[in-house]
Amino acid sequence: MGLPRLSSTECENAFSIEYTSWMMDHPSALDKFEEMMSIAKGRKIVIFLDYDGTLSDIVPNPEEAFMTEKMRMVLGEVASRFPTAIISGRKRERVQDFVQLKNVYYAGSHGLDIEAPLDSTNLNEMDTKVVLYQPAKEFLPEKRKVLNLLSERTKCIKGVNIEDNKFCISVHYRHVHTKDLGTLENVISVILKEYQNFRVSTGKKVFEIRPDIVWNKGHALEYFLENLGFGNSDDVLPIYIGDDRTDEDAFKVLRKRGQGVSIVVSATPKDTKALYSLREPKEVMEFLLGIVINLEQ
Ligand SMILES: O=P(O)(O)OC[C@H]1O[C@H](O[C@H]2O[C@H](CO)[C@@H](O)[C@H](O)[C@H]2O)[C@H](O)[C@@H](O)[C@@H]1O
Repeated sequence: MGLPRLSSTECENAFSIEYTSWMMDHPSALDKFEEMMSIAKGRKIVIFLDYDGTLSDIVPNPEEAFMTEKMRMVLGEVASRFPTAIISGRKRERVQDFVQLKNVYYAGSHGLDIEAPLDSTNLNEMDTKVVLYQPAKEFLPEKRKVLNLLSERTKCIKGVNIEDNKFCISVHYRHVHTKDLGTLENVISVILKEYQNFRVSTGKKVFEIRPDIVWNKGHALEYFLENLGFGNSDDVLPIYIGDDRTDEDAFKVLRKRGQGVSIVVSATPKDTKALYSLREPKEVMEFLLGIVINLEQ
């Protein structure tokens, strides 16, 4: 005998109870804004943001994940007051194209391609004083081979979209029929058996393939803090906002440091190491605007 089916209202109520109880553990960063700002007073704020799902809505076509003009304006204001970095799974240059702000630092390929300040004395001269850190450079030739094999062997699977993110590869399956998913997973696992220096993880309707090295968004966050001169600082307050599994590595780093504010962007309950939550990019914008209005540099 199966479980009794819930009506749609009962489903909604059950979901809302689950969400409410999740929110007790991860309260809204907007509701807790004043509390947070009192912790922030007198500290050096550094802002870290993910791109997709945090600064832009999740959309069916990855090429169309544009930021709103409002978000760009608010982000520009934040970045003119506090060091601000975007750490994305995408190719670094692609995120720069989307964001179009010169006063923001960028890291692509899940933190494997970092453009950071050269040293902490030159924070206001971003155009000239940046250093590139690419810990997986030697994997590039192999990555190209993996990319070629993926493109060739997934040709017959309708709906697959492969995005070259320089050091990483995103294999999007949002438009792949469920019946073909097994085939796609099989193609990936056969290729990665041959290229064991690479590993796969999952994101939002995407398989993320990347070099199997111990370096993630959490390491990128620490690298930025170090280069900004806050490596061992007690009075720095990093604020990290992200929506995806890869952002959890950064949340973990903040927990370990016992320092900072971690905010997950999610409208549904999920397992997370973040302390606070925001429902969607629009709320991220409200939160950032609050920082601009309430905090002195
Ligand atoms: O670290 P992020 O900046 O969050 O990047 C993670 C991946 O985001 C993108 O894919 C996701 O967003 C797309 C646009 O909304 C959506 O169509 C896709 O289904 C999502 O998985 C990006 O395209 C990937 O390359 C990034 O790795």
